[in-house]
Amino acid sequence: MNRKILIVEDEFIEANNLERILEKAGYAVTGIARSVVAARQEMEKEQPDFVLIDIFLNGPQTGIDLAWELKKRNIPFLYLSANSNQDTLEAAKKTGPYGFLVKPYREKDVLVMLEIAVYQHTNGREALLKKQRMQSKPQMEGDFHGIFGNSHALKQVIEQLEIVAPTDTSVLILGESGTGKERVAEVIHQLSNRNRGSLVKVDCTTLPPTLIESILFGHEKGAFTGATERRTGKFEQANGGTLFLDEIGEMPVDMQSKLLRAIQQKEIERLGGASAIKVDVRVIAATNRNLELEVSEKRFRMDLYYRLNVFPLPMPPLRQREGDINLLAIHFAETFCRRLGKPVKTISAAAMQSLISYSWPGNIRELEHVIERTVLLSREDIITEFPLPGQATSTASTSSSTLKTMAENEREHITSVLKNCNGKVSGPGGAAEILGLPVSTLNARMKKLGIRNGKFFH
Ligand SMILES: Nc1ncnc2c1ncn2[C@@H]1O[C@H](COP(=O)(O)OP(=O)(O)OP(=O)(O)O)[C@@H](O)[C@H]1O
Repeated sequence: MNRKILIVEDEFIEANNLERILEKAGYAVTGIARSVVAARQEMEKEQPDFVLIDIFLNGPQTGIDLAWELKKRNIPFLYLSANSNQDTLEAAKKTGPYGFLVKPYREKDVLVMLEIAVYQHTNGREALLKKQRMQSKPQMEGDFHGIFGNSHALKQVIEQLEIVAPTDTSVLILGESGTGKERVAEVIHQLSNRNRGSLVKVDCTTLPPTLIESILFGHEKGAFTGATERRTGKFEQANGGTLFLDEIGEMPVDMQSKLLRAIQQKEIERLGGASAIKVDVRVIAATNRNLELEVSEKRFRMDLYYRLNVFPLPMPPLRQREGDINLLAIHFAETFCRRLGKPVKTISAAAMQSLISYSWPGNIRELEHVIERTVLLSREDIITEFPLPGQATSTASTSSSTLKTMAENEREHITSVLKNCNGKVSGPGGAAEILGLPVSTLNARMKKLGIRNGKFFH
């Protein structure tokens, strides 16, 4: 069935261009309206299935005014606008659009966003939510490719993830630290048809400023002092696969334009290289910052933000994932018991309640650490208490009732694992294995946290 689309846009060339894109893709454009008044008339005449709205139009009313009317009438819409200051974005968001694309956009971005929006609308966001509520009898499996959880908030994430994974669209995963952003990126890659290629991860917080360009784009031999060998960059390594840019908000502004160019033109130049190299890479980025705020304060380029934000995927904090703390706690307890070769432990109702009542500022990562540490130290078959900040506990070295920082928690946790392993970091039964970390990562964390291992040797 040809979907009927109304374009509400006052720029003649823009509107015609959009009409051409849509018709080529098989949509039927019912008309082009240049003002809210004209849009109303078009809607009476043609009853469009979908409306694409620019924000600033001819006449006193804006696209946002029109959006409120569409929302009331349950007609789905997307914004396509050149205006993207914080206030406009906030106002637009409140109207519940199916998407927001900033000009200039690529043809493909409009079509993918429209396809996703049509899918979501025809499957009925509300109907889907209702269906999920009806299925709310506890399903202990709650495991979607290693993403554990049964909460309504997580199911919404999974639903979005399933829609976007098989496309080539850029995804921007948003959320507090430890909410599972990296895990989600892995699953998107796994479920995409790029899964035979590599998922190459770049943690933007650890990129040394002078080497960023070389790390991302590579360099030729002799490109700079110390460049004794040719090196391929992350973009080339991800060719045919996915590039995961973690903590993208940390990327220095001067690198952002180079990054944007590489993503948009799908080609890179190695430092000291003479020609451009084509790369076929899907980009997934993640951040725990409010990028809209970063854009408004000029710390993040707006064009890059919109290039990455084609499909935003917000990760809910653990405290908003009702029901998941329970499920994750059991999952982690089983995992660590297995890893440590201990019989599976159960968690008492009171101990579970203490986990549920806690606010988890460090989200799943913090929960994982707490359970791991408890499993490691407990000798009973049942866990009756957890060392949570702000709670008196009998577990060694956590009797402080003051709130600890994440770093303090992490230092204590690694220290206790090291003690248990008599200082053994690598190899079977070593701390790295128990913590599920590569040895190099554990060494780096120990260095950063000032943990000297020598003191654990006897
Ligand atoms: N749904 C989940 N089920 C089970 N384990 C999970 C889930 N989500 C995350 N984890 C685990 O929690 C830890 C933190 O997740 P992850 O590293 O993906 O978070 P993040 O949001 O990327 O964190 P940061 O912002 O600090 O990089 C990891 O050990 C991950 O394996």
